[in-house]
Amino acid sequence: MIEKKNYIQTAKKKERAVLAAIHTPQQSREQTQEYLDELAFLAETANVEVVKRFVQNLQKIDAKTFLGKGKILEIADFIQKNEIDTIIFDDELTPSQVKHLEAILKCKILDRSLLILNIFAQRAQTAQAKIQVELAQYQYILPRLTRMWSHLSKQRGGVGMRGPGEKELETDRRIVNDKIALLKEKLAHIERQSQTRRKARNTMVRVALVGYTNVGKSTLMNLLSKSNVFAENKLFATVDSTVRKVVWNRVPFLLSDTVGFIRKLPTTLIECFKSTLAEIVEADILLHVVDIAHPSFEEQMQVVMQTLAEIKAVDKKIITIFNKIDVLREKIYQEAIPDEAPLHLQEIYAQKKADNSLFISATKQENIEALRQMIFEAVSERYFQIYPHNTENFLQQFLMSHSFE
Ligand SMILES: Nc1nc2c(ncn2[C@@H]2O[C@H](COP(=O)(O)OP(=O)(O)OP(=O)(O)O)[C@@H](O)[C@H]2O)c(=O)[nH]1
Ligand SMILES: [Mg+2]
Repeated sequence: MIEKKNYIQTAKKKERAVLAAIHTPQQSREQTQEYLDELAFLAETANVEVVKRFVQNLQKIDAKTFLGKGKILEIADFIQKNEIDTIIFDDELTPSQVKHLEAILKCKILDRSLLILNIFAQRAQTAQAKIQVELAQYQYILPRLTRMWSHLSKQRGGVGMRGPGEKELETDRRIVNDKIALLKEKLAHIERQSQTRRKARNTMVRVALVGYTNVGKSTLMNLLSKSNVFAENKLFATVDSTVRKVVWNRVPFLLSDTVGFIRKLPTTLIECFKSTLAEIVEADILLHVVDIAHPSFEEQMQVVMQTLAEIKAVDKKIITIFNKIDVLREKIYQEAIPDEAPLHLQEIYAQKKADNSLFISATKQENIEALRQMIFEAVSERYFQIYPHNTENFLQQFLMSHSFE
């Protein structure tokens, strides 16, 4: 009984972690800091306390231990003295690097991918999302089984374990492969059902909110469709898709909110989330939401565009929504250039306006009417194509309309 009680207490205790990243000739110091900020945010989302960050200047990654020897020993010392449970690396480690690091650091070793997978597992709500995450986890494990086995064999003494060890490794691989096959089958079944559902909606104009994580997609979804989707200041608040029917001036369309993108999103995860991402792939219009106040918003935009290209969803109308204009204004103000602030914003605004974009604040509800107008025009254009016979009626409605419901 006592043991059980202890176990629960330990489980409730917040995990303490250190972060590790490198600064190479290809990656500037500022970039590394930003990546680490994001990694810390990810850790916080997973309910892990970040105690310290370690950065090493490296010309080249150490094939064996990722970081250099001296740095590793410094970290090992810190881990031992400060009761650290976990070290999280910003980059993906090879199975053999994990093995070497484990031997020296003697704590749990995570990389960004595994951390993201953990968050997804915590957040997944629907059966589909849960299966997708489980599938991604097994696919992550598969190439790393060797390490897990060698870890086990060490515990058992290791001597003379080679034969049975390899045999058991094969068994483990088979179990994991069977599990992957089963999960894929389950997903295919769910996908067939969703496809039927999506086909039934094929006659509707479809609009999808896309963007980097934490930019305000769900907040906008709630604003535009009067729904109540979970939104909060954490990464990956949303990992499932939500679709709502919206009717503006009697023109109906479907609006969907879905999982956000992130730098270095594990490819297995993208692959596994294909069905969730289908909402994006099959949409007619994409609303690319950007957090304009984020220091690396441009890089985030690139990541989104790259991911869209990866899932083959770029050949559609894209409206770029620069959100959190209130935060940007505040930042510019704090940097003590208040006079230039509006000018600066207007300048960017004028530049961007030409190519289907808009500056808004979803929480302060700034420029929302203009956004609705822009979305409405895009939806209407598409609606024309689907229902050409409605043109007259529709045009009339369109011209007479000034406000939206
Ligand atoms: N100040 C400010 N905060 C905003 C604005 N829009 C959204 N937020 C906040 O940003 C945070 C993230 O918003 P979400 O709507 O959850 O973002 P998301 O893109 O759905 O995020 P994920 O689902 O995690 O990918 C929340 O705390 C929002 O309240 C805005 O215009 N201004
Ligand atoms: Mg969301």
